Amino acid sequence: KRIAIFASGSGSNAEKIAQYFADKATVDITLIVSNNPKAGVIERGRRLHIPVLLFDRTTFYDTNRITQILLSQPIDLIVLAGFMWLMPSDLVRAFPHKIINIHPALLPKFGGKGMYGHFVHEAVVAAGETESGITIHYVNEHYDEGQIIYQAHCPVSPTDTPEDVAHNVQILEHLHYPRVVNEVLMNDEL
Ligand SMILES: N[C@@H]1O[C@H](COP(=O)(O)O)[C@@H](O)[C@H]1O
Repeated sequence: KRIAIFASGSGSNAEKIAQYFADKATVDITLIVSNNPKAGVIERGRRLHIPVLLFDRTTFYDTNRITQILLSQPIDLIVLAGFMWLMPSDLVRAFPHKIINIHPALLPKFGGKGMYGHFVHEAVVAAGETESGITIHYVNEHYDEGQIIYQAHCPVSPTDTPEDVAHNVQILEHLHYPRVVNEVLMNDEL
């Protein structure tokens, strides 16, 4: 099976996923795709010997180049890990039920456009939530709306700062995302 990981930022989840599958001969992280020339994931890709493709907005949205490249591999599963752009509709159509994402909160709350990174954790603390967590879901053409595959929870205490919540949520991401990617891949729907 072949996986492509999309990331716009540091890439810590991309690295955890690559490490998880490093000793699994049946699964290959074939590509890392980014839209940010300064993304930390680029250096991680180099270190892990995974080819990295950079896209600008025009090539990503005004051509079907990304869809053609992924179909030509062929990629079995597209894994979003901190990728900030909406998926082009032709890509969503070409990969039905084959694109998943992780969101650092318990959807459907604290999701949608503009709800990413520290903004999410600030909103969770500001709302006085007593718990947060992660949501892994299928991707459609709308932010954070696809069918939920898995959620994990962590408590939020009244003294927690957004940074504390971000730290606890990242522990859940690194613990569960690789395992759930593997389960989705092994799920006989694919
Ligand atoms: N969608 C969100 O973007 C962040 C990516 O972090 P990293 O994998 O680049 O460290 C994670 O918090 C993920 O839930």
